[in-house]
Amino acid sequence: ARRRKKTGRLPPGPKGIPVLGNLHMLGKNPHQDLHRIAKDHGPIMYMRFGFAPIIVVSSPEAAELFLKTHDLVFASRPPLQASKYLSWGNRDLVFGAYSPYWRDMRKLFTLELLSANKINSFRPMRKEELDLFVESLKEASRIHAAVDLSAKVASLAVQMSCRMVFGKKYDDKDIDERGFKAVIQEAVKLAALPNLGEYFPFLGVLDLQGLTRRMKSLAKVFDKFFEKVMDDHVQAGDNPEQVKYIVDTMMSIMQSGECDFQFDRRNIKAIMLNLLIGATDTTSASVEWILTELLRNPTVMKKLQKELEQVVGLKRMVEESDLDQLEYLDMVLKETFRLHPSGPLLIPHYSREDSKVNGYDIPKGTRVIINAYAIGRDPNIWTDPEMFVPERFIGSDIDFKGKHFQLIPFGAGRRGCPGMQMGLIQIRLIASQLVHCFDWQVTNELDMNEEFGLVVSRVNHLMAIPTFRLQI
Ligand code: HEM
Repeated sequence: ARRRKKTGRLPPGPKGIPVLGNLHMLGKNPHQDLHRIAKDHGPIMYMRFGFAPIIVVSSPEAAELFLKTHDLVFASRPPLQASKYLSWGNRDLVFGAYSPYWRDMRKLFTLELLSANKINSFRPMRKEELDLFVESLKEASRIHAAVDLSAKVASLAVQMSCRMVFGKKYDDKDIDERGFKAVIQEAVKLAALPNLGEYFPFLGVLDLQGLTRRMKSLAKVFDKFFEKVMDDHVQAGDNPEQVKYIVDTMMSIMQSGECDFQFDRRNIKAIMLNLLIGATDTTSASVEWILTELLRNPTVMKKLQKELEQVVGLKRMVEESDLDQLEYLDMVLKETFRLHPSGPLLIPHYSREDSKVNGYDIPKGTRVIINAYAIGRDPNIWTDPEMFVPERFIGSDIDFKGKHFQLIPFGAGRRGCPGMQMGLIQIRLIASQLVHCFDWQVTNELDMNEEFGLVVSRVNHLMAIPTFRLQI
């Protein structure tokens, strides 16, 4: 009875079993499992993973309570193993607990690293990379060869991120024999896999899954490479003509000594990793899902190509300045984010103090999982939620920028994605270019199997034959 008093009135949830709690209820795709379980227990659901208390949020109204009304209470992150080993001593932004340091870093991100001016200054770089990408697809078009679109888009996203962060291209072998894409994906995977050490503190030291070992070795790989990037920067010296890439900006902040908080090479390494991980997989997974849905829905594809013909015309490629006029593209994007938010469970939040939400008592130290995937498929909000119908957004003011809790692929509030503008430009640019420059013929079965991670991508790669359609 004493214990009950202490925990107060918790939200409803499925009964757990001893020790494991509810962990046994999760399979390979936790976002889908949690969606199903919430149908029986409601939009604010209590569970336990091992000894860790969890709240799962599955409706727009509930998401608004956690990300807006009580945002300040839930603006922290749980202590994740991944962040312990991959944050150079808790210096990162993504997994860092809510603290004065986190606030300073967040300010640095929005004002210096990802400001509208900065994003614009990378425009020529994006164009160069995109031109190369389209050239290689034209080559496939000439010989009528199928391309692995998933792999192609992923490596384009890697190139763009690398150039944005490091200021120049590095060879795959500069980081590791596995190459950038594989190394980044390993980091994303390690961050998302349920790590038993987090839920059963006494298991932590045993590292039964071997995750800690993998993280430590990955941390070494990144550390060595980032040191090289910074050394290269020092050697090259400042070039006033050149665009200031992220590494340049951060090195000058460090050298100026004018930062309000201690800022050294460790901070720079932590941020580089955040940006690399934040910008790469999210972009490529989103483009991959857009193309998947367009190929499954040929009338939507035709309609989008028609819009591109009208706005851009068949005599040239899409330019960034065209993007704002592409209204149908915007609806396609929303519809894709609704069904396939690239981070279906966002990134876990964590309560900083005891609180009362919707009449429930939520103790300090509770993990909060926002199921954006479930919200996007909620039949109380969306008619025919499983169908891909971009037209549902005609005349609707719903967008995905964190004000409408029906659609929150970027989260919302204090912890919402600071890279949204950057991500949107890349996604809209790559997706529209693929659709504008080519017709596509699918060569494998278009299944919709999802591979869970912090970012959810297709299990099976998207294979298709491009046919160049511009008249240039
Ligand atoms: C399709 C593109 C993207 C999507 C869907 C996306 C989604 C998200 C989501 C869901 C979160 C967590 C929100 C929460 O916890 O409530 C997040 C956080 C974050 N994203 Fe993105 N993101 C994208 C692109 C980017 C890009 C391009 C960057 C950087 C260049 C970036 C950097 C970050 C960072 C640093 C955080 C952590 C913020 C914090 O904890 O304070 N993201 N993103």
